[in-house]
Amino acid sequence: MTQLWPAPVATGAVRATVPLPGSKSITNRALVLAALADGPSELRAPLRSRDTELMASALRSLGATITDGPDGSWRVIPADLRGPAEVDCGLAGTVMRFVPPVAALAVGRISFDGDPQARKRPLGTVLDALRALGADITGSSLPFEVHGTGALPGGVVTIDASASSQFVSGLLLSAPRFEQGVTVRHSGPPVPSQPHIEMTVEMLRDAGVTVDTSRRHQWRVEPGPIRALDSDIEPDLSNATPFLAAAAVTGGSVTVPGWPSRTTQPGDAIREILARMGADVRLDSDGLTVTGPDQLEPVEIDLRAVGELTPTVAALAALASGRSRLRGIAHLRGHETDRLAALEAELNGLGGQVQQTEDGLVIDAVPLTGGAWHSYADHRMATAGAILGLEVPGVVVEDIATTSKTIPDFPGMWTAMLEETA
Ligand SMILES: O=C(O)C1=C[C@@H](OP(=O)(O)O)[C@@H](O)[C@H](O)C1
Ligand SMILES: C=C(OP(=O)(O)O)C(=O)O
Repeated sequence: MTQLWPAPVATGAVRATVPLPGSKSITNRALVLAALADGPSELRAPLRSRDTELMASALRSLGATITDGPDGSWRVIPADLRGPAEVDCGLAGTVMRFVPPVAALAVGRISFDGDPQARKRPLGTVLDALRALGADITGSSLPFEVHGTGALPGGVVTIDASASSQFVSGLLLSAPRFEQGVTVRHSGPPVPSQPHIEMTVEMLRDAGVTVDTSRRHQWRVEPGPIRALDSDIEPDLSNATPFLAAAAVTGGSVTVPGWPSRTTQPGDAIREILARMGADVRLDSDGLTVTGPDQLEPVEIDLRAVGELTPTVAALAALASGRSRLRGIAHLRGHETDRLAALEAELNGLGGQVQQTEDGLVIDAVPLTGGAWHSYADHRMATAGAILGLEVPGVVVEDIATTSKTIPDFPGMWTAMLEETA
């Protein structure tokens, strides 16, 4: 039975320091690069959650050895890639888009499947691109099969990556191991989540790979060795946003230690968003501290580059004053669930006034009432419900456990934050 979680109400201003586990996006890139590298890698402070455990299992099933090191670190020893193997993608975009190119480098038959909702997520572009680069793949969405021969010619491919930046990232991450590397050209409406592509490029370069990004809408990865990694994974800044939001909506103060002064994580954009909504935002040696105002202001903002922050921003907007407009996020219809429809339905279910537009949401902040908040198997829908519940008595979040996709113990962390306040 799905767990019903009465979201705790804040009895006053939330005041806490909240350390966050590692970044999902960095951890899963690091695992892929380490599995393809020229020697054993050490990943310290990786995220250990459903998405990253699925990535580790997928790479293990293809031959890599991934073992526990001290303090939750991971040691990765690459090996010749081979099937047969069965890859469970769960609902992880990074697994379903980053692992097929790795599988195309293996010998044997590798079958992929995932959660029911994962079968609806856009994927055909990656599989078509891999076919164009020489791979033998049957299917165009989950479930599908890769028939690997142990090598991939690679070369030039043009794709429409407007549905997901992960199409580009997935091809680039394995490309040093393609015989001719890869040149990926994008043709179509704008690519979302640009910082995530910059993260991919930066991590490849850090591993000694040559990447040319000098032409607009084009990425060139030269073939060559991937240097083994010895990395400290940054905390997950997108997962930090519900905790920072707790300070913002209650007029409290929350510090996230270890906030990097420079990062490719899109979650860093929360600093500007919260400042625009009237919060005081300070980044110093203690970390990032957000102090909420008496009343949050509405915001008009293009979130295309940082779409995964939308559920948090929508919750903030619903608790602000006046009308907020969130745009540039049509691609969220292909995320864990159709996030625009889900946010519209759930906020309106609490008495809100929210309307979907072609590429976003218009949110009028009105008094909300308690009620059921459905998660749609979406970790960020669940955490958005928790934010609202701080200020709206009687919000009951269905399936809070779905947060384990990217946070091992969200309910425990949320309760600890509120207990520290008391
Ligand atoms: O590469 C990544 O790690 C991610 C890219 C983004 O995907 P989209 O470009 O599909 O939005 C983001 O939303 C997702 O949470 C993680
Ligand atoms: C879109 C997201 O995840 P995924 O990596 O599964 O695409 C997300 O975490 O908001």
